[in-house]
Amino acid sequence: MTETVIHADQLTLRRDHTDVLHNISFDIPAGAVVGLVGRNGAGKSTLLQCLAGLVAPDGGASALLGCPSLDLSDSVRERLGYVAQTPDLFEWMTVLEHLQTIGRAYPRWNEDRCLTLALRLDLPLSTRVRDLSGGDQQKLSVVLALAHDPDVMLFDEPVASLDPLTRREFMRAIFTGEQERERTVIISSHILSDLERVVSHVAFIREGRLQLLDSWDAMLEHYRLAPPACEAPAGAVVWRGRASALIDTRRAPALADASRALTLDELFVELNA
Ligand SMILES: Nc1ncnc2c1ncn2[C@@H]1O[C@H](COP(=O)(O)OP(=O)(O)OP(=O)(O)O)[C@@H](O)[C@H]1O
Repeated sequence: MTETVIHADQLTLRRDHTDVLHNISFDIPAGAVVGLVGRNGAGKSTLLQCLAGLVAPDGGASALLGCPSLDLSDSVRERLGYVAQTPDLFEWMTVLEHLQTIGRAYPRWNEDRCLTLALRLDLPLSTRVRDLSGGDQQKLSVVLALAHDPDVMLFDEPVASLDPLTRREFMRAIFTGEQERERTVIISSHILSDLERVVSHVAFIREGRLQLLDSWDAMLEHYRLAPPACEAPAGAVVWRGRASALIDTRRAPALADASRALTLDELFVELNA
């Protein structure tokens, strides 16, 4: 049986009388790379913060590597890489000083890997952090999260402020390590094309609710848009929009031919219509 590495059980979080997260449950197996997709304000950052143990939910619980998120052991922390949407960095240090300072806190820190990554992403090592561009600060936070070779990675829109060439290099840097470790990753993004070729699964979130979590291949092969007049069996409807229903044809094989296949972009639009 595949080990569950990231577990969420009915995670619920309320702010200002509104559910920012609503009953979110899933099990992410070892080695899965999950793209977490949703519109602005859907709850992606909050979900990742709950999983990393940085925010306490109002209901439910989560765990990383079998350890409760709110009580992560040192050994699990050492195996976790988290990149926040807004990096929290030591602005007065140079990039190199910053890397060395954080490196001293991690037994598994790999100096060579760290410097190789920094050079690969064109990070200026002798520049003070406060003088870096927003994109370079984001790159630094990514190198900081990767240099101890984590087994679990939670990345909150790590490529949002990177230019397209750097985004591609960054994705390669994350997903093609020199050692083939089995990493379990959740990476949030608005940009589906950034996730293409690197994720094994996609999770769609809307208004704090998990709409769909399945493998990339299943998304493309099995999720179809049912025609308006079509009577889909209730168990096959995964999302009902204003004018259409999204169905899982594994639960309604008879509709496989009558319904239309969707690209991931179309799926995103349907789920957010
Ligand atoms: N501390 C807070 N107090 C009140 N509302 C909050 C708080 N934190 C988050 N929210 C609200 O929760 C919702 C989800 O926010 P979150 O940052 O998790 O979304 P997101 O999907 O990461 O968005 P984006 O793509 O814009 O980064 C938003 O409506 C936000 O305004």
